[in-house]
Amino acid sequence: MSGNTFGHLFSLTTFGESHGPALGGVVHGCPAGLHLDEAAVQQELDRRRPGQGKTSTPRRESDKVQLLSGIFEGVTTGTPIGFSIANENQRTSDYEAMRGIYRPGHADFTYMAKYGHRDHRGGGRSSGRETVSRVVGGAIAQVFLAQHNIQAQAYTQEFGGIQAETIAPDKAHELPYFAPDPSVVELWDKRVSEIKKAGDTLGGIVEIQIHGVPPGLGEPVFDKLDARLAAACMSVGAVKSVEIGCGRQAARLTGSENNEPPDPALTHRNNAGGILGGISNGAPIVLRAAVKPIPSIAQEQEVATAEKTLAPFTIGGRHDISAIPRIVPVLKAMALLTIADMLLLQRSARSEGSPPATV
Ligand SMILES: Cc1cc2nc3c(=O)[nH]c(=O)nc-3n(C[C@H](O)[C@H](O)[C@H](O)COP(=O)(O)O)c2cc1C
Ligand SMILES: C=C(O[C@@H]1CC(C(=O)O)=C[C@@H](OP(=O)(O)O)[C@H]1O)C(=O)O
Repeated sequence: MSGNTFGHLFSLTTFGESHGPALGGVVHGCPAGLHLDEAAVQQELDRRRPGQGKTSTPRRESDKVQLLSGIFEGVTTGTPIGFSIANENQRTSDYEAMRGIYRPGHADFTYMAKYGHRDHRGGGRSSGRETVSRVVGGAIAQVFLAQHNIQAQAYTQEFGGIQAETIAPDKAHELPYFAPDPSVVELWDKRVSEIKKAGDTLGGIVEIQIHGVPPGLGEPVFDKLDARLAAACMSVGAVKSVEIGCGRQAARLTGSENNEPPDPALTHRNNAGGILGGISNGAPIVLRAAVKPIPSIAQEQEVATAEKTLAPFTIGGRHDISAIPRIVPVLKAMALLTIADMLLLQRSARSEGSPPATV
């Protein structure tokens, strides 16, 4: 698989840089006959769109998607679905002074180390803006999965070290998009104001829940469902760890505390997060992604230069205070793309007419 393509049977290829003319992608493998509502795709994009909210970069983009192929009279034709999103508000002058410096925490140095030539404007392809195409791919996967009664929700579970209450998987229908609890949001807003004043940035944790996944999805060894979901989320810039179910906490449990019977009624804690042996067990799939603080801070820092020196430098321009909450729809999209792919892989794993799995 090339570095620009995600998935095997239901796949997404993306292209584009943050300061080029456009970004976009191609979805392969989406079956024919699905009603693809452009407005629903746009709704997901609007959740990620920059220029709105207290933590967001002030860069204003309309992020209007143009669907280019694979859809006729609002219905998928089974052919590749191509799409593009224009860049409308680049301010390339912000990056002129950064041609020869490598921002700490960003991918400037590693892109140079890999390619020896890079588009330094806005981080080029390493920009968080690249995630716009993933949201379109996820919205298309969402339509396909809805036919199979599979849905995903994602929300901010922790921001700037302040936790919101975790939502129980059986309460998922009450799940709001970004934040479960208005009183916690007030604390979050206060933290943003403080950190902005200090010229600093914040990270957080996003929880993703996927409901309706039948037992049996996931390949037994390398393409385990948990491995694929983790890779999908880790492929998003700024994501530093992914845990499934009770995750890291499992290391501190005893076997008797950790074990649970197959339990579609969800009376147990779902320590396994809906996956055992790399294969879904029919319980909701629950995963969490930890997101680091935005590297481009407004404080003066010591930066490495192309001349192999260190120099004090203050990064200017328009940056997010946090990738949260804009990263929430991106992570949901990556989870949906993964499940869509695993569903198609599973179809090729069983003979026609073999009985469905039951718990
Ligand atoms: C939605 C989103 C928005 C982001 N916004 C910014 C930003 O405004 N400024 C910045 O320096 N990094 C931003 N980042 C983070 C960088 O893109 C990311 O740290 C960089 O690509 C390096 O990758 P790594 O952190 O995974 O090592 C953003 C990431 C995402 C996903
Ligand atoms: C534009 C978006 O986010 C950008 C992500 C980003 C980065 O370094 O990741 C840096 C900033 O880019 P610029 O300096 O060009 O404004 C953000 O605005 C977007 O998400 O659509």
